[in-house]
Amino acid sequence: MAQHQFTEYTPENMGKTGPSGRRGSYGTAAKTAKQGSEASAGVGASTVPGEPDSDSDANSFSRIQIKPVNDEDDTSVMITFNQSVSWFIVSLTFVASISGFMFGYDTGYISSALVSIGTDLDNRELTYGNKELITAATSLGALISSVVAGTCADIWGRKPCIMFSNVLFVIGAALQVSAHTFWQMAIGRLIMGFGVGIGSLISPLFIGEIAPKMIRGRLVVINSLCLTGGQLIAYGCGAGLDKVHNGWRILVGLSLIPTCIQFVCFCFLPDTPRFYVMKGRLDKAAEVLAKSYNSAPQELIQQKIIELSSLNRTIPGKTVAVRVLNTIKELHTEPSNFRALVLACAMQGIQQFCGWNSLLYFSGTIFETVGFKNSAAVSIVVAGTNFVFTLVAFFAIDRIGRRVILLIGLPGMCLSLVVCAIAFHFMDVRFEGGGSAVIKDSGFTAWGIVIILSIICYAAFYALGIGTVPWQQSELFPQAVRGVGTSYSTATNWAGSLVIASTFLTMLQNITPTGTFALFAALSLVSFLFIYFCYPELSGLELEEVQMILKDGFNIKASQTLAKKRKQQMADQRNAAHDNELQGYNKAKPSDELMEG
Ligand SMILES: O[C@H]1[C@H](O)[C@@H](O)[C@H](O)[C@@H](O)[C@H]1O
Repeated sequence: MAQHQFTEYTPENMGKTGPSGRRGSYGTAAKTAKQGSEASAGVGASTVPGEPDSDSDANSFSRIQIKPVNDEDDTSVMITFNQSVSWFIVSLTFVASISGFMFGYDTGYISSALVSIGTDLDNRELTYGNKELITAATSLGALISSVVAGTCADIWGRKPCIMFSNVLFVIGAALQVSAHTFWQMAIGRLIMGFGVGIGSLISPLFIGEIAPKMIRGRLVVINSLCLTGGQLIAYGCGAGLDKVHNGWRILVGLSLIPTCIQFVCFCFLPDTPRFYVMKGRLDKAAEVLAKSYNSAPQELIQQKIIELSSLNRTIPGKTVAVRVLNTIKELHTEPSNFRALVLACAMQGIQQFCGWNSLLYFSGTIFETVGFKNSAAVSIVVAGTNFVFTLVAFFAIDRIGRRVILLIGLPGMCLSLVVCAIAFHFMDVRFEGGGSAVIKDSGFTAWGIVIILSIICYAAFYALGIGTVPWQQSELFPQAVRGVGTSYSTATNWAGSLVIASTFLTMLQNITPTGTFALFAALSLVSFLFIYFCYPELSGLELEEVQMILKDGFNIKASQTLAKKRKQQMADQRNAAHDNELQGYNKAKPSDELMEG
C-alpha cells in the first residue's frame, strides 16, 4: 500500500483560481500529491509541469499525466475510496433513476391508452395515422431534446436539466389529461418526449459521475431497472384501467406523481462532484464527496479533488457557441474521443436495430396473430422478462463485466430470433396492409407456442446485455466532451427507435415475419462480431482511466488486464480493512484508502 504525502491544501483555498482562471491554488497541491504517489508507486504516471500555454501559471499549475497502456504497461494511478457506497449515493441514484422510470412509463402506457381513447378525441375514432403520430411524437421529442441536452448539462449542470425535464413532464401530462382534440394530445406527447430525451441522457450520466468505480455499472443499471420497471407497470396499469371510463386519462395522470417527487427531492440534493470540478466550484465538490464517502478522512477528499481538477481540462472558446463547436471538433479529432464516440453510438444503434422495441410495441398484435386471445397478458410476461433479466444484469455487470454479458446476450438473441423466424415460416402467417394478418391454421398451435417462447428468450438475452450496457455510455467519454458525446449516442438511440417502430409493420408486410426476424438475427450476429473486436472491458475502472484504454486502439486485452487488476486490488483492500477491524482499528489511516496501479 502506498504512502501518500499530504499537502498544505486547506478548505479555505478551495475554489480560488489562479491568474489563468484555472485552479492555481491546486497546482502545487496536485503536484505534491502526485509526487507522493509516484515516488512510492514507481510506475510510469508522472506529474508534468503545466504546459507552457499563455494562460497558465507554470509555477503553480501541474497536470497528472496518464499514458496509454498496452498489455504489459499499466501506468494509471488514481485515488480510490475504500468505502464502497453510502446512503447518500444510494439516495442520489434512486432519485436520478426516477427519470428512467418516466422514460419507461411514458413510452409504455401509450399502447393501452390508444385502445381505450376510443372516440374521446374530436368525437371520432383515431385513424391508423393518428395513432402512429401520437406514439411517435414522444420518440421524436426525445430525439430532438437529446441532441441539445448534453451541452445544456455541461453549461447549467446535470441537476437543473433534470429539474427542467420535470417541468416538461408536467406540462406534457397536463395537456394530455385535459385533451379533447387529437392535436392537443399529440403536442402533449411531444412535450413529454422532450422531457424523456433529457432524462434518458442525464440520469445515467449523473449516476455514472457520482458512483464509486467498482459498482458504477450496477448503480447505472438501477436506472435501467426503473426504466424496464416503468414499462412493466405501464402495461399492468394499462390492462387494469382498460375497461374504466376515461381510464387513459388516469394512466397519463399517474405519471405526474414520480416526476413531482423527483423535482422536490432535487431541490434538496446537489449536482455531481465532477460537474462542480468542471465549473471550478471545488469547495462544493469537496462537500458532496465528503457526504458521499462519509468515512473517508478529509485529507483524502481534498486529494481526490486535486486529482479530479488536475485531470479536468476546459475546452477553450470565448463564447458558449465557440466552446460547443470546439468540443464537437475535439470529439471527432482526438482519437480516444472518437473511439469512445464510435463505441457509444454503435452500442445504442445495435440496441435499437436488433428489433426489441418493435416487439415490445407490437407484441400484442403478434401474439393475437399466433392465436393468443389474452395478448395483453402475454405482453406483460414479455415486459416482465425484460425487467427480471435487467435485474440479472444488475448483479452481473460489475462482477462478470460488461463485455462478457454482451457476448453472452447477443448470440442468445440471435438464436432466439432464428427459432422465431423458422416458427413463423411453418405457421405461414402473412401480414397485410393496416396491420391485419392472414394465417393458414387459425387458433392455438405448437408453432405459436414456439414463437412466444422464443420471444421470451429473446427478451431475456436482450435485457441481460444490449438492453442494459449501452446506457453505461457516459463512462466512455472524458469530462470535457462527456455531455456532447452522450448527446450523440442518446440521439442515435432515439433515431433508431423511431426508425424501427415506424418500419416494423411495413417490414412484416413486405419481407414477411420470417424475413424480418431473420434480418434482426443477422444484425445481432454482426453486432456480436463488432463487440468481440471493439468493446473493451470497463468494469472497475475510474472514469478518467477509460481514455487511457482508448488512447491508441480499442485495447481489449489491456482493458481486461486492468479490470482484473482493479478487482483484485479492491478484494485485497476489503481483506485489509477486515483485518484492521479485527485488530481493533476503527479509523482507517488515509494512506490505506489510496490505491494505485
Ligand atoms: O434500455 C432500454 C430498455 O431496453 C427498454 O426496454 C427499451 O424500450 C428502450 O428502448 C431501451 O433503451
